[in-house]
Amino acid sequence: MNKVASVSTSILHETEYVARLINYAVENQYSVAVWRLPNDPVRHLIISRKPQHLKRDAALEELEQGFIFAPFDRNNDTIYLPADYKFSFADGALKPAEDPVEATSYTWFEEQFTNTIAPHDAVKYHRIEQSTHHTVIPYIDLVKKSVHEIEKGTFEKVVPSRSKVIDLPLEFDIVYSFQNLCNAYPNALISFVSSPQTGSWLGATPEVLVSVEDKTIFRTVALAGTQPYNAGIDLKSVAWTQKEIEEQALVERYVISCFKKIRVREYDEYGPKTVVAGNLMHLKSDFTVDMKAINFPQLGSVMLQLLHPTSAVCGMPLEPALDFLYEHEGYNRQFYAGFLGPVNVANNINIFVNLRCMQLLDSKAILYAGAGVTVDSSPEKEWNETEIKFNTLLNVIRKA
Ligand SMILES: C=C(O[C@@H]1C=C(C(=O)O)C=C[C@H]1O)C(=O)O
Repeated sequence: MNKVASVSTSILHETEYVARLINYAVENQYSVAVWRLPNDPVRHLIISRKPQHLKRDAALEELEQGFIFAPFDRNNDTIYLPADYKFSFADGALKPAEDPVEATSYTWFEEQFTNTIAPHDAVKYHRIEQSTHHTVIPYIDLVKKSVHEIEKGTFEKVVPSRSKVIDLPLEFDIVYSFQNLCNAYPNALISFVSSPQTGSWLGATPEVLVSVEDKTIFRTVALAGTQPYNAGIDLKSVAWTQKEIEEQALVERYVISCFKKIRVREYDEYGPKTVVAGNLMHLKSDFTVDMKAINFPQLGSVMLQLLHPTSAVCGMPLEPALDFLYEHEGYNRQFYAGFLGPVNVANNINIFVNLRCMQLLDSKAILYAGAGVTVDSSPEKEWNETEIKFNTLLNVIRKA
């Protein structure tokens, strides 16, 4: 470890670093991403001076380490934040530098913030102009319309969503909210992304879209079906309705159809199993592929392009469901149900679907949630499902 890093490690708490770094990024019109992977004690922060736009077919495997943030709409570019500065934290303190970018970042921090004792300013974040008045049709009507289209045979499943505007609590603080989300949801990706182009987004998503471990193991999941989770429930005894089983099976079929398009047959499938995602439970199947065994080094990028948007957030078949959502949902999902995550950090790619997220505005925030609709859907139940999905963040933010 270099000399200067060890001085501040003994002085500053993680939250003090993170607060100063976010403020530095926002004041300089730079972008910042902070994240914590599921079941990992380490928190990471990167600052990016110049975000780049990636085309849909970009080879993620070839990028320098950074963070990607993509909107729901596939026609809009993915934003890539290369890591100009990078910090990692564990147990409330800065970790010893693990790569050259971290080593130079730690030295830079000491030079930049010589007065390490002074308390940090209130934490700022990038805000983009955003109307909070979404003129949408009532969600219950949207679900009824969805069921009607399914009955007509337009598609088998669709995932209509809605937004909810809340007043942020007066004492809202992004750094503490992030920490609280990490504590509350150990098996979610907790993320905060703030850039002049995208505004600021905070989330706790349970859904892996594409992960590639050590350029060798590819993973994705089929996640769907939702029930509230109460601590102490025995997961083995949880019962699912026919509707939920079918809804998840459709996502599984969708994932398999993507493998088929590229003639990959050598995938392992495990599940579906009941999993806990914060205040909720879902049905999940895991898919893995040994990329070395099939000699497919770019499987991650290729599958990302094929999978997004999956039928967990859009519908099946994809095109008519997407057309329906664009025509009837009545608002722009922006980065909700897009994807996000670190690329090539410690040799891994970890991309998640951007669910259970909110966009931060001045003193307000916009929450987003959707629910999978099949022919057996009850509109009131789907509305209720979106309410409990909002609660994943609300339960933590309101306590903050
Ligand atoms: C669409 C969302 O979640 C997705 C839809 C689910 C469902 O329909 O049961 C469950 C998990 C997610 O794949 C959301 O959280 O907004």
